[in-house]
Amino acid sequence: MGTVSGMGERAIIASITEAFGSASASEASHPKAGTGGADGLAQVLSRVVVANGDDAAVVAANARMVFTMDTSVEGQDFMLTWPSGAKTDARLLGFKCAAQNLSDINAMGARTRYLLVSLSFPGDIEETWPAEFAAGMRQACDELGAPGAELIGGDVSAAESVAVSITAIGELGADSTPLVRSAAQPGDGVYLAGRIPGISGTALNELLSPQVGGLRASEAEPQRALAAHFVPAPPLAVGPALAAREHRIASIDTSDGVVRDATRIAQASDVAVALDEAVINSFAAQLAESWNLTAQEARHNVLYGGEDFNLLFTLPAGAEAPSIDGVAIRRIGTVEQLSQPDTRSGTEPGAYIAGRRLDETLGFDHYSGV
Ligand SMILES: Nc1ncnc2c1ncn2[C@@H]1O[C@H](COP(=O)(O)OP(=O)(O)OP(=O)(O)O)[C@@H](O)[C@H]1O
Ligand SMILES: Cc1ncc(C[n+]2csc(CCOP(=O)(O)O)c2C)c(N)n1
Ligand SMILES: [Mg+2]
Repeated sequence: MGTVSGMGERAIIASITEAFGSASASEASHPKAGTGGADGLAQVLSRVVVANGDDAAVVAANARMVFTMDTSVEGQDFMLTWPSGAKTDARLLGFKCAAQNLSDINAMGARTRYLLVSLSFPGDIEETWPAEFAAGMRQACDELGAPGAELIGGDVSAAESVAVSITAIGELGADSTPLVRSAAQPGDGVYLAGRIPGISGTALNELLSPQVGGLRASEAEPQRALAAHFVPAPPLAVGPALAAREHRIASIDTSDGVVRDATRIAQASDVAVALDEAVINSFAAQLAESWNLTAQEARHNVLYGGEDFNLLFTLPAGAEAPSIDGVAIRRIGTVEQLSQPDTRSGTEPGAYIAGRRLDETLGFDHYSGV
């Protein structure tokens, strides 16, 4: 098979836009405002006026639009060939890079409508690589619940290694409130929607474990680790459903680990997030069982493993957690006031378990120096 070298930018871009295709059915076929259900499901308040292919795209909007971007760099955020020997194909990478942007839009309570993607890669990658990457992005949008997302622009450039930067633009429902990190108050319940935390981090550890003659799980099951890490399940129905509620709700997606992201809510809201030890232990037991970890490893990964892209949110006491088909939503703790004699939390905003402050620096940070 040939490489991208000699294809020319024009043909590469055409292969990307063709592979991403146009938005699939559900949302696109209900383009009028107000046609959605109570959670604003099919509500579409903006439209493309000048599509991909010109100097820039033009969108007409009659809504509050939500913007985010995320960059993934080979060696820092993924490897094409892992120390375990597993290989990341373009489709998997496209899926994950799209999913992490869809997750940030979800964490604000919005639905992703538009994507822009900047791709840099060496000339010797296969000519089908950019299109496969775009097909992975499309798959993430369709399977995770953003079927109306359109690719309105991007860029391609050559580089010695692969780097991806995606911008996602979402739309907030007409009667929705953005889900900010600073809205938590003492007494609120803390909830987690999505998979058991720690799955992605556990799979990452497997991918990063060097092959050593023996029987590593990553050798036996590289596909399992690749899927667990590269196919996250951000619960895209939950953010918009929460934002459509009357309640005061804080939310964040768990990209850097439960503790680090809970700490971000705690700091933005000036509160303590007290995690329920029994719930954390039960997550750890399930993770230990399915990934053959020690209890200690499992607990560490539940608390500090990154890139699960679950939704961590608060609800005022008495407010019922939403019930959404196919999504596990569990109460994992309580928001507490800082340094009150009747609570076991400390004086510093942060995440706590049984009165002990959890060290958020154990979560992921590109520049932590470890
Ligand atoms: N280079 C930058 N210039 C301007 N703002 C930035 C830059 N890098 C990050 N930010 C902003 O800093 C804020 C905090 O970033 P943080 O990493 O906590 O959140 P995030 O973008 O949700 O992370 P994640 O991608 O892990 O979900 C975000 O609002 C982000 O847009
Ligand atoms: C090779 C390799 N090394 C380390 C990691 C771990 N990692 C990278 S980015 C990130 C958090 C989210 O990033 P951001 O905050 O930029 O969205 C985590 C936990 C990885 N995936 N691959
Ligand atoms: Mg985020």
